Amino acid sequence: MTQTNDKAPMMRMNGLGNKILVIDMRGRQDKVTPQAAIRLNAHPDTAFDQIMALYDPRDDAPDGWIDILNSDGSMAQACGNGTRCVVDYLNAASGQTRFAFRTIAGSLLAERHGDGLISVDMGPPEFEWEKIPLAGPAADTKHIALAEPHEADPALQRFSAASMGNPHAVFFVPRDVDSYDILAFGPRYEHHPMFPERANISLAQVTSPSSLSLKTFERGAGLTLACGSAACAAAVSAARTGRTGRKVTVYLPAGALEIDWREDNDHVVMTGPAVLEWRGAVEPATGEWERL
Ligand SMILES: N[C@@H](CCC[C@H](N)C(=O)O)C(=O)O
Repeated sequence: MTQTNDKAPMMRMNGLGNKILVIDMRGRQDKVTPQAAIRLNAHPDTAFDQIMALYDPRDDAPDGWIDILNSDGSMAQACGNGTRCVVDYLNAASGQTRFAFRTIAGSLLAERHGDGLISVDMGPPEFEWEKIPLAGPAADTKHIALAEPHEADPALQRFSAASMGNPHAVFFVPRDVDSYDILAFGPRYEHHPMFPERANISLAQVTSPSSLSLKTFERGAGLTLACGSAACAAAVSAARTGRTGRKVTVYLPAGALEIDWREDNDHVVMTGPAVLEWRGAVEPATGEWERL
């Protein structure tokens, strides 16, 4: 199949189970539209959790500006698993190992290591209620009682809130995360009035002072197999509530992410894999696509 001139390269990638489409928009004037995202998500071969649309480098983004689109067409401020996919794509083309990108939430530094794993510096977490954001003041965002909880289980009535550029609510649960029906309450919690910009809803079970398992109902994407920024939010929430140290392994259905909340600069560094599944091309306005 031949790529037509108006289509942009599109890579189907896998960020530890997070379904990612990297669309290379460098050298173009147009944008990936929400309509294109919704059309791509409607087809089983291109259904995705996030699109990472890579635009031209600028002074403050030497390796490119990244727009992140959720599968419902909304924009996200951060996507850790998708950022690793962009790094893997660029590294395969040029051999470059260190990258500096920018998103609507700020700069993102990343590095591909010799073993193929990729680290992304997700920046410092934010815990102030206005910055997460929550709808109203919360004196202590470590422990927040959910107003009008949708579940009777006390573990599903209290959460820790954090922003990793995007909003997260982490519910620490005493049992295996798979023993909870997150699909039953995740959509309602995502849209709860306490979260004016909606929120990514995670269940976290602490399994040791240096490990936890995680399940996330993502804002704008629903239940996913992995969410890198949620892994960071869960790790910092576990550390600041005294449940773990600042370095943890976060276990997800498709593997593990290493999270290091650094003492020296307060940044959260996430390390994990990224895999290319296939290459294609897409027309960014309409979402018309082909596999190459
Ligand atoms: N899967 C991503 C997070 C994507 C963004 C999220 N759904 C949002 O809208 O905030 C990750 O790996 O971080």
